[in-house]
Amino acid sequence: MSFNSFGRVFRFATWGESHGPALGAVVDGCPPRLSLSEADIQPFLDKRRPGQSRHTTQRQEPDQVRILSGVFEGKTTGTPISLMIENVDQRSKDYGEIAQAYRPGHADYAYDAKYGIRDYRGGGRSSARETAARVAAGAVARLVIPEVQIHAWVAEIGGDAIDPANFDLEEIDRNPFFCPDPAAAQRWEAMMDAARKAGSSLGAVIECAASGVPAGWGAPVYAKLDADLAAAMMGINAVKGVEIGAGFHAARLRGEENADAMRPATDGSNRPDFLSNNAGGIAGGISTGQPVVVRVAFKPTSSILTPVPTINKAGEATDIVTKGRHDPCVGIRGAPVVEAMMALVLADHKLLHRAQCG
Ligand SMILES: Cc1cc2nc3c(=O)[nH]c(=O)nc-3n(C[C@H](O)[C@H](O)[C@H](O)COP(=O)(O)O)c2cc1C
Ligand SMILES: C=C(O[C@@H]1CC(C(=O)O)=C[C@@H](OP(=O)(O)O)[C@H]1O)C(=O)O
Repeated sequence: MSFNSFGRVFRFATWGESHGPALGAVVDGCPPRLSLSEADIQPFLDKRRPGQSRHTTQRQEPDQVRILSGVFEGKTTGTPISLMIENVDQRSKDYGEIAQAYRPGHADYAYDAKYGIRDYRGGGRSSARETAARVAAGAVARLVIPEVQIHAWVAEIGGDAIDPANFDLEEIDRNPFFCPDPAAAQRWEAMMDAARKAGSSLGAVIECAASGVPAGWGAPVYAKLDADLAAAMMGINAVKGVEIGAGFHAARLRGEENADAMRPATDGSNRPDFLSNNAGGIAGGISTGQPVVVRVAFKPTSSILTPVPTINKAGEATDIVTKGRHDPCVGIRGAPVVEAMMALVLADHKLLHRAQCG
């Protein structure tokens, strides 16, 4: 595996910076003869695209994808699939203040400490603009796992959680928050407006469920499905926590409460009916056939208008006020990225399983 790639069989790497001419992904290991065109990818990019509501960054990027290789006459060829998205709204003059001083919470200081050179026009390589390329790669991954349905939604903003009693999956596409609870979406509107007005930002929790995953994907050590999912989700910008199934709550349960009790299937199959899903669909690193469920915590945006104490490149004390175009709650646009990472990991594990077990 290189510094810059992810996956074992279904692999992808991304390239490009937030303020360069373009960015993209190379997907390798995709099986041949799958139907693929830009139209299969674009709807997922349209969901993640910036500038679609006042609750996201105002940077206007059409995020139109082009397939440059790996497809012939509408079918994958089994060779590397190269995907490119042009940057059209860079406006680097917006970023004067971060050229000299480091934004606490963002990658600026650590990036400079590592490389000694930093593209300060926006976040450069550490900007979550890179997640557009992941979403494009994730759309290709979905073709490999047609039996799986993946949905992610915003479950919590600024500590205010959805009410499971109001959960309606169809609501997700009806509001700018990808929120399945219309009452919560209404509350969040006011919370987001207040945070933005105060020059501040809010964190969020995204939940993602993949149903249709058969029992058997994953491995008991190293290629554990839960370990790969955790790495995939932690690799998304601004993610500070990942839970599988009951997650941290499992530590508060007793053995008999946490165990997902089994009964013979009522549908006559030899698969069990599970009476709960605290495991989040994964036991011993291997899928159980239950929905794979992940919760992902996104921190609040670090680029804010509220002054924050920091240092400049010379090591002197200063305060930074970050102008430019920023997401007041990065978690909102994290939902399509979480879905993409789920698809990429599951596609990889399906192919790994097929390689070993047929
Ligand atoms: C979809 C998305 C959009 C983001 N937009 C912003 C943004 O506008 N401003 C910002 O400071 N951080 C934003 N972030 C978070 C930064 O990219 C992230 O904090 C930074 O790369 C440092 O990495 P870390 O938070 O994982 O340590 C965004 C993250 C995601 C997933
Ligand atoms: C452009 C996008 O989001 C960007 C993510 C981001 C960050 O720091 O992560 C900071 C802002 O842009 P810049 O890189 O210019 O500072 C956001 O606008 C996008 O997601 O397409």
